[in-house]
Amino acid sequence: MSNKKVSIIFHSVCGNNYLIAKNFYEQFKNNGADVSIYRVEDSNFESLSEQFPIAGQYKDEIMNIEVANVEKVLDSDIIVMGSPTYYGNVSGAMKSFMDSFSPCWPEAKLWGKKFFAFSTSANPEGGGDMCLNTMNIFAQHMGMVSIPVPSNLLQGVSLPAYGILHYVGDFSNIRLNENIKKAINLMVERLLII
Ligand SMILES: Cc1cc2nc3c(=O)[nH]c(=O)nc-3n(C[C@H](O)[C@H](O)[C@H](O)COP(=O)(O)O)c2cc1C
Repeated sequence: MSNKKVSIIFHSVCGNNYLIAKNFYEQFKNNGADVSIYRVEDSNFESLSEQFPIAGQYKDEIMNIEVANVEKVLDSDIIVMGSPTYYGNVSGAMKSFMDSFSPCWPEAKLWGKKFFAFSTSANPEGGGDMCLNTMNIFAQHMGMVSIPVPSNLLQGVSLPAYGILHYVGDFSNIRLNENIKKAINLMVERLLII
């Protein structure tokens, strides 16, 4: 069992990053952590969801999740952050949330916290690893310690060192497979022991 305080923050329109965040949440909870899950505010949700029919599937569940702000996550031991890959980067909604940490920077209020990133992209060529790195670089600027995915996390399955990455296809409708779920479970165990 763990007494670690964990905050999971995600942006999701089509539900995939929400599902990854939810798997992280449940696994941290199973391991006894004091875990909270938050979504970031997204002014483009309605217009983006018109482009992707799948967006309706988890819309209500996503909207029922508490909106993140800096104060809510400041006392976390571990911050897990997930964004869809938009143009080889984080989404605008996640970037706005990251920018809202600016007042924390002068005093390095997040220094030494553990940080882990996850993302989804349409396919392996879509720049998901750059999206993961944008989040890791944000974490480093805040003084957090980015935790990599160990090369032997899941035998026979290759994952980027930069975080968990799931490919959702052109319609964003390919949901998490068992390997991604296993990787999340194993990563939670690693995050709680270091
Ligand atoms: C504005 C926009 C830009 C996107 N850019 C990329 C991209 O550069 N590479 C890629 O693989 N997928 C891209 N996609 C697809 C998204 O990565 C995909 O919709 C997302 O991972 C689904 O996550 P979600 O289900 O949590 O919303 C883009 C989608 C949108 C709406």
